[in-house]
Amino acid sequence: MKEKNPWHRPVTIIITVIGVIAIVTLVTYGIVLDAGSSHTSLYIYQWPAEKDNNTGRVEQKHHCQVAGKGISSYTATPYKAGESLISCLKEAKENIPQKMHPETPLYLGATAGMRLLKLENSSASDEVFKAVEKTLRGFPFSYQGARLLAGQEEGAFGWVTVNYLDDRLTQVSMGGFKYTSVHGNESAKGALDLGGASTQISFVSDEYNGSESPDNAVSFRLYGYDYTLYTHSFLCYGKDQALRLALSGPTAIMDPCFHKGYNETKHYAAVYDSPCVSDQKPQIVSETFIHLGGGNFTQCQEVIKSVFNFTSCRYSRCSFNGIFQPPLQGQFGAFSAYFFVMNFLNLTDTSVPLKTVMQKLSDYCATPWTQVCAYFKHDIPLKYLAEYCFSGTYILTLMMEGYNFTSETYSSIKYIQKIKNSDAGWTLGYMLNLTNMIPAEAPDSPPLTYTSYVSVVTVMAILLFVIFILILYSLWPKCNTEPKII
Ligand SMILES: O=P(O)(O)OP(=O)(O)OP(=O)(O)OC[C@H]1O[C@@H](n2cnc3c(O)ncnc32)[C@H](O)[C@@H]1O
Repeated sequence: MKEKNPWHRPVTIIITVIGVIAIVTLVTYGIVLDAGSSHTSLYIYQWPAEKDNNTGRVEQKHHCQVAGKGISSYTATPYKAGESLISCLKEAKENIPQKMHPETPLYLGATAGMRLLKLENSSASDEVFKAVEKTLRGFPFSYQGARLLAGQEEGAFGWVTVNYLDDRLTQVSMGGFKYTSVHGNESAKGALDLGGASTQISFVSDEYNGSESPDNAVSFRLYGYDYTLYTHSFLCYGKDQALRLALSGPTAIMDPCFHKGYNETKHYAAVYDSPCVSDQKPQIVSETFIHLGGGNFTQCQEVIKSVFNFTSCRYSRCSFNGIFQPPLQGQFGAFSAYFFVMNFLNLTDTSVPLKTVMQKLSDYCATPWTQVCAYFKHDIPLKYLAEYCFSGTYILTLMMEGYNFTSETYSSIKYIQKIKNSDAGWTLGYMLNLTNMIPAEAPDSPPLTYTSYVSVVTVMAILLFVIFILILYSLWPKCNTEPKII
C-alpha cells in the first residue's frame, strides 16, 4: 500500500535522533571508588552537562558495593584486589550511556586500610595499587588515577560533601532561583566520619584560623567565601581498629563490651596483625584466646576510655592523644559507622537526652547473647551483631570524652546516611574538587535551577524542531496544481 505522506518517516527518524542526542548530552557522569579498610564502594554521580558550576547540581545516580573485603586485604594475591572491582565496574558500564564512557572520569581513592598497609609493607601496597590500576584501565572510562588519600583529605572532602549536599556553602533558594547570601562559618556543618580503620572530625570554628597546630588546617575559597577548616584523622581509631586496641589483653578475656554468654575462641594473630596494636602482642606461646562477653556498659566505657590518651597536651586544648582541637562549633553530621551502629541500636534521635541514650545502650549491652541472636541473627551478620554494644559505647565515648561534646551539645549532632539520595562520605567532595565543580568565586548572575534549565532546553529544542520542519516543508517538491502548457 502506498503511504499518503512519504516524508513523515524521515522526519520521525530525525526527531528521534535529536531527542536521543538531547537526552544523552543533558547529563554528565563521574565515577569514584572508595577503597576503604573494610570494603570498596563504587559511586556514580551525574550532573547537568552545561557548565555553570552551581551548587547542589551533582547527585548520586548509582552505588555498587564490591563483594569481599577491602583492597588492603589482598596482599598475598594483589591481582585479586583488581579482580574484585570488575563486577561493579561492569555495573557502571550499564548505568552510564555508552556514548559517555570515554568522557566519564574514573577515580579511586584508598583510605585507612591502605594507609596502614603502606606503613606496614610499602611494596605490598604498591602491588595492590598496580593491580587495581590495571583493572581500572581495562574499562572504557577516562581513568584519572588510583591513589592513597591523606587522612586530612578524607576529613576535608567529607566536610565538602555534607555542606555541598546540604546547600550550605553559598546559596539560598528564592522563587526558583538561587542567590548568593551571607554564609560562611556560621552556616557550615561539621563532619564526623567513623570508618573501620580511621575516624575523622572536621569543622569550622571562629576560634581557629590555623595558626595553632597548622597541620590541622585546610583552607578553601568556595563560591567567594574563605573557610579555614579544622580537620583531623585518627588512624587506628576507626571502629575495627579501636576494637583491637580495646581487646589487647591476656589469655582469657572477660570483655564487658560483648554480651553475656558470648564465648568465642579467637586467634591472637587476627587481633594483632595490624600496626595499630602489633607492639602490644603478648609474649605467650598460645595461638588462641577465649573471648568472653561480660555485658556491662559502664565497665565497657572504662575499657574504651583506656584506648585514649588524655595525659599530654602541648596546645591550648586537645581532643586526645595530644592532638589539638578548637572548641566545637555549630551542627555536626555523623555518618558511615556512626550511622550504621546508632541506626541498628535505634538511637539516632539526638533530641533524646544523652542520659536516656546511655541507659538504653546499657540495657542493650546487658541483654544476653542468646537473646540477641535469637532476635536478630536472620537479618544481621553475626560479626556486626556481636559488636554493636562495643561500637555504640565506642561512639559515645569518642564523642563525649574524645571530642568533648557535652550532654547539651550532643543534640547538635545528626546521624546521617544520605542527604538528598547521595551517601554522606568523602567521595563526592573529592570528585567535585578534581573536576573543578566548585568555583572559588560566586557566579556573577543567578544561575538557573536544574528544572528551569531543562525547561529552557526543551522549549529551544521544540522551537528548533518547528523551524526545521517549516524549512523542510518549504523545500519539499510539490505537485503544481496550475495547468502547464508544454
Ligand atoms: O574509612 P576506612 O577507615 O578505610 O573504613 P571503611 O571505608 O571501610 O569504612 P566504612 O565507612 O565503609 O564502614 C565503617 C565501618 O562500619 C562497618 N559497617 C558497615 N556496615 C555496617 C552495619 O550495617 N552495621 C555495623 N557496622 C557496619 C564496616 O565494617 C566498618 O567497620
